[in-house]
Amino acid sequence: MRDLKESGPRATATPCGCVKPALETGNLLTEPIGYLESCFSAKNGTPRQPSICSHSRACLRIRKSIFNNPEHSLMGLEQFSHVWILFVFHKNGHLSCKAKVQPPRLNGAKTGVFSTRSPHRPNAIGLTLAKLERVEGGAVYLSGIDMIHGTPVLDIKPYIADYDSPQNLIESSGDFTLQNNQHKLKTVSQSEGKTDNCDWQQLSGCKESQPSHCTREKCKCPEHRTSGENNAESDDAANTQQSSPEPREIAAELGEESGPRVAQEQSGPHSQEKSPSEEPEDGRLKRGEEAVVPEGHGPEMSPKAPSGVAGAAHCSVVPAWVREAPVANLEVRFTPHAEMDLEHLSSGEPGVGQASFKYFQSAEEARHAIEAVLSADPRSVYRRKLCQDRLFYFTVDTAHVTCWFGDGFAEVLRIKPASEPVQMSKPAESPVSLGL
Ligand SMILES: C[S@@+](CC[C@H](N)C(=O)[O-])C[C@H]1O[C@@H](n2cnc3c(N)ncnc32)[C@H](O)[C@@H]1O
Repeated sequence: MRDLKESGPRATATPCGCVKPALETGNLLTEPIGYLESCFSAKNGTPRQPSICSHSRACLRIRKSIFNNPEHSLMGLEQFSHVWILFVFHKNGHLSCKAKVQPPRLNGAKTGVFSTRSPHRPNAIGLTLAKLERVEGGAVYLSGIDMIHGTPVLDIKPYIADYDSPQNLIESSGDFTLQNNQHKLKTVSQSEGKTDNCDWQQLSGCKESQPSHCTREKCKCPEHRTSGENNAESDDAANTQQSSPEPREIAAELGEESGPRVAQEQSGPHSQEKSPSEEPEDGRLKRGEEAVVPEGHGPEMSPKAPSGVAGAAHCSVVPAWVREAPVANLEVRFTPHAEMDLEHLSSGEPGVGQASFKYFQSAEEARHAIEAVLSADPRSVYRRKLCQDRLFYFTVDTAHVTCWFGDGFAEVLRIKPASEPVQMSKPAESPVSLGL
């Protein structure tokens, strides 16, 4: 067998005459199928996972340079409720060569990059499961996204629970146990495939009914299991009856690496309002002391899945630090001033200098989106620990939000019209109002 490591990139000529590296070497020259128009203009304040903010919206127009008739490429896609979006973290600056990263949920501890959803990875490729709102000509309208405006998108694939969700691979009558791995795995054929509007719930919480081929007796909702639970698991029906966390609670904010970031920040007026006796570490960190993964201990401390089980078991397994992270959701408040700002912005009042929202359909939606973003605490670990009294800014849709964080809460102070319209990475492709 040829040594793959030694085979360098080879060039091949395509039918159109251009020379591209050979696919077989894995050196793929990518060409974005489109650039995302997103309600998030910058990394700051963009949710760490799509499930955090269901009201976040985006539009992707397939480029004519990819297909003469972009609408042809989207034929049939409207029959799916969710799609996988593969994209480039184009605002990373450079490709990352760090083997270990510090996901926010580990509160400063490190783990291997491939066990996280960090944007800082060797090939800077992101993967987001988005809700497909509609297809219109050569454009797809999405919600529940975590990508910024101008993100180059490489591919769209339909989400098919039967293929993409481990519990959907199980035949309910299968004679399986975790111990002997005798269970039968069976993918449902396409002819048996169905449009399942509960896919999102199945993925994120299993709050509703279990899929028919994932019986309560046999299968604990995968997202409710940790490797520790898996380790100790017997096929105990009682285990399947545990209470379900909210989808947002289990949104895995595994990504953003912590560290000093250049952020728009300044000392805030509220910094003086804090008690002088307050410890340098905020309540969040105190809570972290009680958490499953204590600070300073890597994920190596988490119980591990028995070897081979994660790959062969009927349900997916995640480490404890993902499910039981020392980072609690924050309460989100709006000052009366911020409430008024939001009202003005949504009404597009003269004098405010800006039309109302491009992506949100109402002030209520904008409010929910702001709440969702802040509730998940968008700060890096560094900011959480060392710059807690700094103001935090982010832009969502046409709203430029100023807030601050206290012990267990975030408070919105001002909401102003975003001063700069969101720029596309390619000047030729100007942002287009989504008309939602
Ligand atoms: C943690 S990543 C997760 C992305 C995707 N769901 C995944 O798992 O691959 C999401 C974060 O990436 C950052 N981000 C989004 N779009 C980006 C882009 N085009 N370039 C660089 N960073 C981006 C934002 O800060 C966002 O909070």
